[in-house]
Order: sequence, then C-alpha cells, then structure tokens
Amino acid sequence: MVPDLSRVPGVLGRIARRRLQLVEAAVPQPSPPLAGRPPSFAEALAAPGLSVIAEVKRKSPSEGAIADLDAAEVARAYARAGARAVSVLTEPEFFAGSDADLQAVRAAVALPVLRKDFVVHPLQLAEAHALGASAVLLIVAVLGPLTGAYLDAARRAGLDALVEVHDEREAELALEAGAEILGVNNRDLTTLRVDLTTAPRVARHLRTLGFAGLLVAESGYRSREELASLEGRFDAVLIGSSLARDPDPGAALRRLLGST
Ligand SMILES: O=P(O)(O)OC[C@@H](O)[C@@H](O)c1c[nH]c2ccccc12
Repeated sequence: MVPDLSRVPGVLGRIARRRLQLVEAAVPQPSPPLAGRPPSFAEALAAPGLSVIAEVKRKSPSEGAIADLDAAEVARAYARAGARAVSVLTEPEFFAGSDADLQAVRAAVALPVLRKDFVVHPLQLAEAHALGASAVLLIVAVLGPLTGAYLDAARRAGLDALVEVHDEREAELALEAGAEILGVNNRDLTTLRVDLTTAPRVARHLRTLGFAGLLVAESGYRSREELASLEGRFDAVLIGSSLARDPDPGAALRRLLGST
C-alpha cells in the first residue's frame, strides 16, 4: 500500500521519494509507553473562532534556514500565547525536523500535536501514534488514489488526519476519500509558490460541494489582517515561518491574535 511516487511532480516528488527511502531503511525504534491519551486535534479546531495551529519549523525548501530553535520551548511559548494545537515537522532532511522534536513537544504542552511529515508508508502512522501525535498530515498530491486507504489506516491507529489539498481537483478527491478535516495549502508544493487566494477559493468550492467538516487554511500568513479575512470561513489556520522566524515566537503569535 505504498503510493506510486513516480507521478508526483517537482520538489514534492523529490521529498516524498527520499522520505520513502529513509522510512524503508529505518530500523523501527521502540517508543516508551505514552502517559495518557493525546488530546483531540479535531476538537481543538472546532472550538469557537479561528483556531491557530502553530508550527515548529527550523528550515524549509522554500525559505532555507528559518530558526535554530528548541522545539519544546517554542511549543510552550505558542501554548501560552493562545495556540490551540502545535504542528511539528519531523522530516529530517528538507525541514531539519525529528521524531525527538515531536516527543519533546508532546511532553511540554497539553495541546494536541500534529505530526507534519510526508506520509508515504503505513508504518509512519503507527509511528506517529507511538510518538504521541494526535493527528497526521496526509497530502493528496502524494497519496493520490490511496488517500482513502491512508485515512482509514490513520483512524485505526487512533489518529485524526489533516488531509491537504491545493486545488479543486484534489479537494474533490479528498471529499470522496471521506476526509473530515481538510487543509488547503496556499503553497503549491511542486513549485513552492504561495498564493493567498488559493485557500478561500478552494474552500468555497468545498462548501459548494457540501463539505461540512473542518477547514484549515495553510501557509503564508503573516498579519492580523490576513487572519481576520479567514474568520467565519475557516475553522483554523496553520502558521509556521512567520512565528518561528521571530526571536520571540510567543510574542509574534500574540501580535497576530491581537492580544498584545
Ligand atoms: O511556514 P508557513 O508558510 O506559515 O506554512 C506553514 C505550513 O502550512 C507549511 O509548513 C506546510 C503546509 N503543508 C506542508 C506539507 C509539508 C511540509 C510543510 C507544509
């Protein structure tokens, strides 16, 4: 049940194919037993108003180095500033993330944690659960027709899934697959270009098609005005670089939320 990655174009294809090599080469590591059940990601997003999912992000293919940060410390600052969930990149090469970052964040905050990675193998789902994640990212452009199978496998592993799309066609595929939490990425992962009109456009299309689940706007957000434009249209927004890059990520989030 591994997706056919030869058809994934651009940077996304490169990252996904490399990820599969790494996953297949890795020796499964036993994880220490988790203390308690992780909090619900879906419930955190469904809370009134626009929920912020704040991301722990060190580097990316589009921005290069972002910050040399301490994952647990940044997550605590996000939690104090009002984030409702924390996203942790665990892809090691293109994003300088790690499983250890996810475990550290899970231990540091009571918020649900999203494992942000390129899921290309079912093993990564059991692994996410064992690391303490409440949810995983599933990218339709990577998984294609296997999206539904991975969604079911995530549920069976006790995880919520944020299903990511970046155009109308992918959105329709995600709906057919039964996605309940849909993220629209403003960044085209094959070209890395950001266009903030993407999320509202695709969200409108999804609502027209009758999607009644949770909607998340992803990537490129830097200002209060941009967030205000999402109120009432999205349940949540995923913000990484503009927070992580700030010397004081908590203060950056408070400014975005208008609570300074
Ligand atoms: O740093 P930004 O522009 O605020 O974006 C955050 C998040 O949306 C972005 O990291 C992201 C969205 N989907 C992804 C898939 C893989 C890696 C990263 C991502």
